[in-house]
Amino acid sequence: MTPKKIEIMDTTLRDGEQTSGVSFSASEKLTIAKLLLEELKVDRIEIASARVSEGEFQAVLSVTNWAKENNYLDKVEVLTFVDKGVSINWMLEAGAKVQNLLTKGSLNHLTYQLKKTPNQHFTEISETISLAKEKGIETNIYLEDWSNGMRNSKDYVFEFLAFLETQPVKRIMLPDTLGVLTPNESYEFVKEIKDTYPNLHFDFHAHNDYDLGVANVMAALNAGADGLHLTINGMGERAGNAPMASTIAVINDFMPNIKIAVNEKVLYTVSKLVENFSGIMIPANKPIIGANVFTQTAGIHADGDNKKNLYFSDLMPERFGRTRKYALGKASGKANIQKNLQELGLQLNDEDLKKVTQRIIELGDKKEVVTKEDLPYIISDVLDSYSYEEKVKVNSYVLTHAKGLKPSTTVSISINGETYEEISQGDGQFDAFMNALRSIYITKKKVLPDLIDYAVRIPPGSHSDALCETIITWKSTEKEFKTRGLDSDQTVSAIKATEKMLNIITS
Ligand SMILES: CC(=O)SCCNC(=O)CCNC(=O)[C@H](O)C(C)(C)COP(=O)(O)OP(=O)(O)OC[C@H]1O[C@@H](n2cnc3c(N)ncnc32)[C@H](O)[C@@H]1OP(=O)(O)O
Repeated sequence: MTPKKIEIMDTTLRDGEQTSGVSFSASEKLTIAKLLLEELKVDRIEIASARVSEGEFQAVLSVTNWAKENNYLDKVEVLTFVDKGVSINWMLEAGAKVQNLLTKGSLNHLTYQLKKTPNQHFTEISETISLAKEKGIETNIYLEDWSNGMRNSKDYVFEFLAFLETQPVKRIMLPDTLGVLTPNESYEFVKEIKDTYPNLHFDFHAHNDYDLGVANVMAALNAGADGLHLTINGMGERAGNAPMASTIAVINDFMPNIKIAVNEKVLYTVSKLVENFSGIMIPANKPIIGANVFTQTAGIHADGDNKKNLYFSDLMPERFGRTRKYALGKASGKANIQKNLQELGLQLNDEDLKKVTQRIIELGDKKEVVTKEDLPYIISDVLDSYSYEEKVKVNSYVLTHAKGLKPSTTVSISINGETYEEISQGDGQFDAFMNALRSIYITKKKVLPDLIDYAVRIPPGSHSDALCETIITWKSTEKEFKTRGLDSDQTVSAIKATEKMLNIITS
């Protein structure tokens, strides 16, 4: 059977913008509109509700100006109201050519919100459609609250459809306005309508109030829906709409009878752009586009992938312009680390690999986030620590830093098994720590080497919670040498580097 081509209408810029707290600027709307039509290749976009504001008018104007020059005008839609042509004039002035006329799809909404009878409503709709036609505007019709209409006033819905069949309407849009449908109902309702009007075009518009958006979309497609309304990142009023990314993956992987034009490869790019412009962060576990969804954490999974990609599925990250990652933390085994080493082009022998694995597990236990970029630092720190015998140990210390007071420290260290304690002050916390050590070593008639360089760096791309490497260059009468320390706290990493220096100079 030849697959059926269905239309994907993106409504991020209209329904998606109804996410509480979101307002796109004109230039943001234009940037998103271009990406949706040119790169993601959705069939149509809905970019605004008419009459909203001057800013919205300017945003529509900027999109329609661009769309006109690039032959996309028939793909750019504006939601309008049954308001004696006020919305039509608004969208005409803003250069739009397709109206999505919002009408009442349930008797409840018609009776209690518009306070009209069906005949009054149909007459006004007919007048609005005629006016639009006169002005060269194409009409699609939303049957708002259609899902409840099918449950509670089915006769009204079918009376409405019989009326619409006589009208110059291109598409009829069936919204589950409150996201209350189950997949079974979505299938039954769409099937009943499509069986009655096989030649009319029906879009299905899902909301995600029960997290059933994608499931309902699948059911509606199986029942014969001709188009879908989706939003990037599932944005939209309340719990949002059916999300673009997972819906597209579901169609491509599970519905061979359905054909779509959307380009999976740019889904992630578009999602990140919308995240950025909207300020609504994508949850880390959001399918396809979340930060963690292609990251294997468990050592056993990494091991299986090392042996035969046993934990792969059809949902390959490369399809969406992403890559698989192997997390480093307390659930890591050698396999996770090997996967990350491979990416960095590094190799370790079995013994060193075990030591590095152990250190990463320890860091994970301390809730520290370890990234691939941290690995070279951890490796050099771990392997460095094993190159000398531990004769000096920093047992404990208190460092104080208070505004207006000199930093001070209390330090306890063991040298060859004997414990020493000292209190000291300094120009900074580390200086106070070093002064305490100097006092301890004076009692042993030993002078500590001079600190001649102190360098701090964090792995590339890290943030303030990153591991921090401190490399200190020391100079004694006999030699100049470097030691390094690694920790998420800068002073602690310097103290670790100092502890190594003490071990090197202590015989
Ligand atoms: C499918 C959906 O998500 S629906 C969302 C549609 N988009 C929006 O609502 C966002 C943009 N809306 C707005 O900017 C404003 O609500 C406006 C400009 C449309 C109207 O603003 P106001 O005149 O201040 O009215 P208000 O918002 O208080 O109430 C809505 C009015 O629209 C009427 N209305 C509701 N549905 C429709 C409809 N399909 N067609 C025409 N009027 C409608 C209501 O009956 C009410 O009219 P009333 O004040 O005479 O009782």
